Amino acid sequence: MRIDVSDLSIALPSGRRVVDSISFGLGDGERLGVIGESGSGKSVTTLAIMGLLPRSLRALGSIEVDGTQVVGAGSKTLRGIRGRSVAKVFQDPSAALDPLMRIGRQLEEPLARHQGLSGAALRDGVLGALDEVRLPEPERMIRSYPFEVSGGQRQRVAIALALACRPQVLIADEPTTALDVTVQADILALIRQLCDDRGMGLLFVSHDLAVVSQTVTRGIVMQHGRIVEAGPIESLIGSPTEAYTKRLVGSARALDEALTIGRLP
Ligand SMILES: Nc1ncnc2c1ncn2[C@@H]1O[C@H](COP(=O)(O)OP(=O)(O)OP(=O)(O)O)[C@@H](O)[C@H]1O
Repeated sequence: MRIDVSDLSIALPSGRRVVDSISFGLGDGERLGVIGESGSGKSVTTLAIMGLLPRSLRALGSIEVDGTQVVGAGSKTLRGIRGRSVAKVFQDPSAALDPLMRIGRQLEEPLARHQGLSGAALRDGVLGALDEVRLPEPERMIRSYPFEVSGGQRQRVAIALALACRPQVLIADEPTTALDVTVQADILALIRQLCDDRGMGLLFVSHDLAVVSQTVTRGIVMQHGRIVEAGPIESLIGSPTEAYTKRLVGSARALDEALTIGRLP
């Protein structure tokens, strides 16, 4: 399955463009990073791909998901795309979870709807989903409310929830930013593994080049709503050509070195 974004702009009612004429493609099973500082337009781009832009923002141009045009599509078409073709994991896992519903129940809903499971098969499906995201003590997890598990475990549940629809592409928007460093590394490893196991594509959004470099093979760098550089991730990091990318690489290195020698600049 492919995603093809072509000449996409996203405009405010005033006409100001927060995304300005960007084009990129995501091939079948490919892992692409969308990199850029806060406000560069990364999140609104992923929202547009899922047809989830708020009313105040308007998309212009073309977004084809598996051959279906998303820009201007009706709610029925969009429902078909969301979940089945593309699912999203957010920075804050709590956003994806219902705080008042036990984790097991939350996983049952998409498994029943998308995979037609019920009864014992549904229970096995929930256990399988928790196992796939390497959550220990599945019986306890099923009975827990989101606030009763750790932040890293909550993000694993949110990933399981996204995967329950069997998406062909996972959109992960800063999925580790809210987690501490060791948990971050575990979640990144999990996402990579799941993509490999399922042949699933990944659109990975992050301001953090170090994180992106561990996760994707190709990247696009966004600044002020435009793509300023694109290419294989090793060349973006090893030999960036644009001043903005150089600056991002420089600050990632400075932070890395400061952390290695145990003090921030
Ligand atoms: N609902 C909205 N209404 C108006 N402007 C918006 C809305 N959502 C986002 N914007 C604007 O669009 C621009 C891009 O925002 P976006 O959230 O995509 O940036 P980002 O690169 O994802 O940043 P961050 O990493 O902080 O999430 C910003 O200038 C933002 O203020």
